[in-house]
Amino acid sequence: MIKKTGTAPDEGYLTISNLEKYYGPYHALRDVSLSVRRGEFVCFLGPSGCGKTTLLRAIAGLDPQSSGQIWQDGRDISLLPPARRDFGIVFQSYALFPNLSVIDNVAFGLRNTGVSAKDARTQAQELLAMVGIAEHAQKYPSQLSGGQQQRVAIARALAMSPGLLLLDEPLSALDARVRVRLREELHDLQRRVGVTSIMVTHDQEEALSLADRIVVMNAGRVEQFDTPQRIYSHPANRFVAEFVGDMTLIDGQSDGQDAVRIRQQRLELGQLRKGAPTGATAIGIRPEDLVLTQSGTGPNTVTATVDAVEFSGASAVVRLHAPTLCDIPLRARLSLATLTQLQLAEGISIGAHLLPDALHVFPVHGDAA
Ligand SMILES: Nc1ncnc2c1ncn2[C@@H]1O[C@H](COP(=O)(O)OP(=O)(O)OP(=O)(O)O)[C@@H](O)[C@H]1O
Repeated sequence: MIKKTGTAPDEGYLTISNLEKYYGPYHALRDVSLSVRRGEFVCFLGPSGCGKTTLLRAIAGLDPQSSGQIWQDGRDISLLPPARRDFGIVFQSYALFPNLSVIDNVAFGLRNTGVSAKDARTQAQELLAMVGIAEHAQKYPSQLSGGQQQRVAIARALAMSPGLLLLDEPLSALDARVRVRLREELHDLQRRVGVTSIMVTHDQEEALSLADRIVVMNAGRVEQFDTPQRIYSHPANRFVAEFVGDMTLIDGQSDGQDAVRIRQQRLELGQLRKGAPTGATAIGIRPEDLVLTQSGTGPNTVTATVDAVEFSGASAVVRLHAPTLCDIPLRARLSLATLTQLQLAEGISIGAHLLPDALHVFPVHGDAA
């Protein structure tokens, strides 16, 4: 009998409250609280060792938390063993049964719940069709490619119609092309099935393209939990700003109102950025928000020298430095058309305009405004 320890703190489908995890003296999860909505696709994103898998395993009950609570669909599952929780899981290593055919791998769980062999196989075949590998049903896992094995693992995880789908770096063992294709398929499948899903990844592109919301983690803590767009355009702090996307940070001072200063260079903040914290700050700019112009004058425009031009397919990254911005290496992302128009080459002098609404301002310690 599970002890009820109160009511779910809010209406989330999965609510995690003040979770702590220690491995001996090592503090792996620090006061983690978050709430996932029904049908949502959430990614846990962060650097290696930040606690993503530890959090996922605690949700599954595979490696229970040291303290704190987990609620799923209104039920306190904090102390339940994995078998009494309602989830399907897909591991990085697929973990298929090597001695069972593909269809029997998927039908296995159903058979264990008393579904007849015929019905289990029919349902398994439907699931295999859904993940696009119906024609491989009779093969064994060793006869499949990595991408196909991962599809079987996903079908198997969905077989019991779980309330929650947990995915632990499911795509990381695949090569880049298969990975992108399977990512798109996973996105479509999740939307079609509508199952609440949580995926661990250290690949920001994967998280940005798949998730409804992303939990950015660092050293056992949640740094930000928000939509991909918000995380990219309004990173909560310096860690998130540097971890997600590309950003150059320069030390400066903020007047707490409408401008920041980097030594003698004054930079105006746009309407969206007003009310930045006062005092020592880090000023951040993303490469797509640095606009290069022939004229090197005007507000928020500095004179810079081009160090290098790097092509990356449809766009180019120009590396440059500006004496009034402390000669810190800057990056500007341009279309090839703009690059041609500006006739950029190493060593030339150019204007660099820092878009006022795209400047990020972070206090040197603590959170952003
Ligand atoms: N069984 C364990 N015993 C001791 N320490 C552990 C154990 N499992 C994980 N840790 C530690 O807890 C921290 C978080 O590990 P976790 O596997 O959750 O990280 P992660 O964010 O998933 O990293 P990665 O992306 O590298 O898989 C790491 O420092 C790890 O060494």
